[in-house]
Amino acid sequence: MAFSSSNGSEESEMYHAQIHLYKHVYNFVSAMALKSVMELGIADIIHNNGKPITLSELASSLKLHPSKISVLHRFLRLLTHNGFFAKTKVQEEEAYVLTPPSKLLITTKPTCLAPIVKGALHSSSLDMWHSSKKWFTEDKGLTLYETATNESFWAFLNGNHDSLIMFQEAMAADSHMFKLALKECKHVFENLESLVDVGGGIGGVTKLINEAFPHMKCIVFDQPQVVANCSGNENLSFVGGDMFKSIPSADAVLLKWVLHDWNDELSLKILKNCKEAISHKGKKGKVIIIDIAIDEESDDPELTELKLDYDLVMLTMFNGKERGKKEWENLIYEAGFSNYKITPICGFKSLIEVYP
Ligand SMILES: C[S@@+](CC[C@H](N)C(=O)[O-])C[C@H]1O[C@@H](n2cnc3c(N)ncnc32)[C@H](O)[C@@H]1O
Ligand SMILES: O=C1c2ccc(O)cc2O[C@@H](O)[C@@H]1c1ccc(O)cc1
Repeated sequence: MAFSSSNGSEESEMYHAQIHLYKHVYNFVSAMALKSVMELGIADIIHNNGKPITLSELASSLKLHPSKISVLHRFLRLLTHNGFFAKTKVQEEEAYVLTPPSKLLITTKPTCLAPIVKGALHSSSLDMWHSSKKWFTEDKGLTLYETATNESFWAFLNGNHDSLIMFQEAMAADSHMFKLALKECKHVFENLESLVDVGGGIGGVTKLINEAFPHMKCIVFDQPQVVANCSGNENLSFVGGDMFKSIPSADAVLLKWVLHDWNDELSLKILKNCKEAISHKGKKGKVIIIDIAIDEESDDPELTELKLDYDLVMLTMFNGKERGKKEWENLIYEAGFSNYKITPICGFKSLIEVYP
């Protein structure tokens, strides 16, 4: 938003500033309206309808109380304005269709990101923000999450089976986007006989790699409680362990959305263990990192804002961070690697090939 008005009056500048502030105060409304629409399953209803759906058809499909039809209309008005739905006419009546972002909420599609909306906007992810003043004024070396709840987010997940499942399902959902990216970066995985996906969760990414390269021996390595009920196949196995202690050997180690959960000191420890894991039998393999790389100069401001939002989420939940290109370089060289290559993938992440 431009703050200097054409006539340059102080009042006009103040009015613009006011709009800017209010808009940011109410940013949460779009997020929460999106969450409501996701919980109601509106994308599935419109998708299953097979043609544009009128408000009354949608309300009857949702079995809404008549008093809530106008409420639904107002939710859809905001989300249509924000690009989540589009409007058309069916026999002179207004009807809604899905747009590319709301198609990502269709639960029968593998590309469904509803689990991310559910997890990221769950009260267990949001409530901590009310403790930020306390966090800022203390120096106990705690995350905001720990300040608010007296436990780490990892401990919370480990003590709450439903939340652990919710988190792992969100991670697996995000991984499906990687199927598209795999077409562009197939060469990165070609000629590898084995790969270990460190912090691989319930195997979202590795299952895609296993489909594309069925002869590659793949291990999903994660905490024992995460992989306990996972089953693989001849070339896909699940191993429980601690990446801070040791990592199974392989030609390549994959780290997707792992290093941003940790500060530099702990990320270095993980990377050094990865270097050890790819240096077996005199071989020199590679580490493949999939994470965000902040690039304020080249990225458009909307993309940078998303990356900076993620940086604060990682900071507050885990004491982690999103890194810029120079920060990645420093971390990679400090861990004892000699070369690396960054390629943007999946819209807002990057694939970083790292060589000993
Ligand atoms: C943000 S998730 C990423 C999951 C997966 N790579 C993905 O992108 O879908 C981070 C993962 O690191 C795992 N993790 C945390 N601490 C770990 C440890 N000490 N050893 C192994 N895995 C760990 C978590 O259980 C979680 O599955
Ligand atoms: O999207 C989320 C995310 C993504 C990557 C990561 O390493 C950690 C994450 O934690 C939150 O920021 C957020 C999320 C939180 C809780 C949940 O059940 C799912 C996602």
